[in-house]
Amino acid sequence: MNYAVEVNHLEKSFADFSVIKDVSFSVPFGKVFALLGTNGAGKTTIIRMLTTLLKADSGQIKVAGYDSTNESKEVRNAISLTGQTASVDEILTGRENLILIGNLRHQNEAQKIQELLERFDLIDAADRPVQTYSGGMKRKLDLAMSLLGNPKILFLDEPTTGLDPQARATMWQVIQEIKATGVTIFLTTQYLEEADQLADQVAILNHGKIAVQGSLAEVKTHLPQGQLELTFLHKEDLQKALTLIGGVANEEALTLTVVTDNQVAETTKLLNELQQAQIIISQFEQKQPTLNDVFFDIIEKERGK
Ligand SMILES: Nc1ncnc2c1ncn2[C@@H]1O[C@H](COP(=O)(O)OP(=O)(O)OP(=O)(O)O)[C@@H](O)[C@H]1O
Repeated sequence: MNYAVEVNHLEKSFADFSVIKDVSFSVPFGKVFALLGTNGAGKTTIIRMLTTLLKADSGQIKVAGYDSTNESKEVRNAISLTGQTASVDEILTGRENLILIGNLRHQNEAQKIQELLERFDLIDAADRPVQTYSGGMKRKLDLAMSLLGNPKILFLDEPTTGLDPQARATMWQVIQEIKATGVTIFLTTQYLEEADQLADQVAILNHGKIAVQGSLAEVKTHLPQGQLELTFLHKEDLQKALTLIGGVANEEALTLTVVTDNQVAETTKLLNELQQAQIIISQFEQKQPTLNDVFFDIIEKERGK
């Protein structure tokens, strides 16, 4: 299979500080891949190597089928990179920024620029200096600029860091729209929610190594336990249920959360026990482990080593 990004046994040290240790992964064309990790895990270092800005010490990187060392020019023609801070010119207007990048990319079609401004909902602000834009608008403009060269693969290094929840939600929508056009997206993030919202595939980077990778569903099975959340109408029922089956009670919300193996048989058994003891529940919900649970589980296990 021909992958958009293929990394094998990648290693990188700064002086004698080993940052990336034997990292391998691959990203199919047209998918969104999220590289997750805490501060300093090595995400930006990996993105810089993938986008030819930094040389690896050893290992192989192929981007859009090209070798990043011997065919770096071809790699650069196939990709676009948007960094953690928007690289827009504050003095120029949004439209002027797009024209500037269009000139550099030999893609200066007024029509295409107009389309991008419309698509990113920047038409009303298009002819205002960028210094009057909000943080979210600057990020959107930056993303629009990176699409001018029609990249096959878009690298986004922490695209929503520092944005408020509303601007973050807008960015997620924009990224989904870009994905729908067939562009492969490689993003790094510290936000598990972001990976949950956007990614088809994730890899969790911890201390320079991939701790777990796969589809979201696969990564979640790393933590096989599920949770059953029961809600009661009366505090007495909650207390009786707590005595009978254990779990974590929330008296204010009148809920009891019980860890299960996520199988129907165990859930049915628990519900039967409650019914036989004449404990009334108003509702129940089987909850899947979140990416958050997986992430912290991995980090805790590593710490315990
Ligand atoms: N040029 C450099 N020289 C020395 N150390 C570096 C260099 N670049 C990165 N590092 C170190 O490598 C480690 C990984 O940094 P990197 O920026 O890749 O992490 P990150 O996962 O992107 O973190 P963040 O989420 O904070 O951006 C850090 O400890 C950082 O200090």
